[in-house]
Amino acid sequence: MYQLQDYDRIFVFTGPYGAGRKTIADMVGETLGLQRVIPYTTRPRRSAEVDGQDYHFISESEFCRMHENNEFIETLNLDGVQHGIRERDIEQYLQQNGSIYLILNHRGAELLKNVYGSNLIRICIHTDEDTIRTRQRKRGYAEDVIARHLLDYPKAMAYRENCEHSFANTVPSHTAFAVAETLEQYLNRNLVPDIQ
Ligand SMILES: Nc1ncnc2c1ncn2[C@@H]1O[C@H](COP(=O)(O)OP(=O)(O)OP(=O)(O)O)[C@@H](O)[C@H]1O
Ligand SMILES: Nc1nc2c(ncn2[C@@H]2O[C@H](COP(=O)(O)O)[C@@H](O)[C@H]2O)c(=O)[nH]1
Repeated sequence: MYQLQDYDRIFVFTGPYGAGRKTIADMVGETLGLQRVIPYTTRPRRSAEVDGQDYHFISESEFCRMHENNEFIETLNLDGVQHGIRERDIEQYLQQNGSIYLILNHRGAELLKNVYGSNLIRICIHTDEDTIRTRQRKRGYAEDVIARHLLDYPKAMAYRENCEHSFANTVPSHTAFAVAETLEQYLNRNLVPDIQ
């Protein structure tokens, strides 16, 4: 089993569905050179998604097999679709990169916080319900799907109090800049070259 190092950093982007967590997380991840832990899912791939990049798209039976093998540290059933994070991926990515990020709902964030303690930093990305509704409609989501996602809104917002950091997602570039500036402080990087 991987021995967690003091300098390992696990950034978890959480908050309400549709608030822009993935958008901001990926912008920050690219800016800071963080590696994203890709979840496994049984839902069909959307046209713009790439297997192994957005998700590992797997069958129900493969998901069950991995679940029975205790490969997942955490799973989520959303709208009848199974999502899961493989523990070995977290360990491998930490070993390779030292700093990783995930996008999880509040339950997943809490569960992983209990496992990884102070190595894990939770960032809540949020906005108001009307803005989420508008963005999801623009994305082509059906009204019943939007309504189901918003059922979790109060709990996701309440969890903001537990997070180490919280940001309102207004303009993506502004939000990503503010988040990156904050997270940079957690990274143990010697950016100033030694002058002999
Ligand atoms: N600040 C913003 N202003 C306008 N649109 C945004 C902003 N941030 C994200 N979006 C858009 O909102 C939609 C949801 O964003 P995103 O997928 O990042 O959210 P999420 O919280 O990860 O939700 P989900 O789990 O539903 O994907 C996307 O279409 C994205 O382009
Ligand atoms: N707690 C977990 N949350 C997960 C996991 N994989 C994905 N997710 C979250 O669910 C939504 C799914 O939305 P979709 O539009 O991509 O279907 C996603 O935004 C993540 O926040 C997981 O393994 N555990």
